[in-house]
Amino acid sequence: MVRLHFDVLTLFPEMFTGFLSSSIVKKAHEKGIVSTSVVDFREFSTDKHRTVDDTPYGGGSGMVLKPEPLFRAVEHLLQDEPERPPIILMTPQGERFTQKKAEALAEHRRLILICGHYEGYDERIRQHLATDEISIGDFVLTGGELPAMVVMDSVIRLLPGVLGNESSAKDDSFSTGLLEYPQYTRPAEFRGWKVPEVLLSGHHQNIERWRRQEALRRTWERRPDLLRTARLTEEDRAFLRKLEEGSGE
Ligand SMILES: C[S@@+](CC[C@H](N)C(=O)[O-])C[C@H]1O[C@@H](n2cnc3c(N)ncnc32)[C@H](O)[C@@H]1O
Repeated sequence: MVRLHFDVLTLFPEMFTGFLSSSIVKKAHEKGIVSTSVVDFREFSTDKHRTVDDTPYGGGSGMVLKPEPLFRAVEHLLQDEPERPPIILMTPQGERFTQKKAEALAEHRRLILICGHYEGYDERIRQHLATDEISIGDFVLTGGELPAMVVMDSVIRLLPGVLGNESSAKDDSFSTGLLEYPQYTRPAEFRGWKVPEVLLSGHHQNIERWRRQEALRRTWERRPDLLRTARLTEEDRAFLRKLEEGSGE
C-alpha cells in the first residue's frame, strides 16, 4: 500500500514532470511508497473562459486567485475521504519550513499542496480552505511550484524504504539538532590536502567521537542558534565549553 499520497494543485503541471521522473523521487514512486496526482485547478473553474484569477477589490496591481476553482478542486479530491488531510498553502506569509515540519508531515498518509501564482490568493482560501501555510524562506518566488517540490522532496526522503541506507537521513543536518559533520571520500590525499587521520583509522569509537565533535564545532561556528535546542550530552557541553575558551582545536 502507498505510504503517502500527494495531491498538488497547480496551474503549471508541466513544472513537476522533471521532478517526478528523476532520481530518488522517481524511485520512491516506482517502489510504490509514494504516489502523486498533479491537478490543474483551471479544470475546476466555473466559467467558460476557465478563469482562475481576477483583479483585487479595492484596486492595486496584479491578479488574485479566485476562491471557486480551488475550493471545488479540493472538495472533488476529498469527496470519498473520511478524514480531512492537511491542506497546505504555499505562501511567503506561511510558517517557515524546517526539518521538524518535514518530519511531522511525513507522518501523514495524504497531503494536499496548493501552489499559488500571480499576486496571491483570495483571503477566504487562506481562512476557510487551508489548514497549514508554509513558506520556504524569506524571499518571493513567482509561484508555489518550487516550494511544493521542496516540501515533497524533503518529506519523501524521510519515508521508510526511500533511501537505500536507513541511517542516511538520521545523521543529516538538523535531524540531530546539529549541522552534519564534514564528509570525505577517496582519495586520501588530493592536491596535498589530506583526509583527517582518524577517518582512516578504522577505529569506530574514535570516528564517532570525532564526528560528534566536528558536528558540534560546525554548528557552533555557523548556526549557534541551533545549540539552544539541540539534545546535548555532558560530554558535548564540555566540548562546547572548550570551544568557547578557544582550546577546542
Ligand atoms: C509572487 S508570489 C505572491 C506573493 C504575495 N503577493 C505576498 O506578498 O505574499 C506568488 C506565489 O508564489 C508562491 N511563493 C512565493 N514565494 C514563496 C515562498 N517563499 N514560500 C512559499 N511559497 C512562495 C506562493 O504560492 C504565492 O502565492
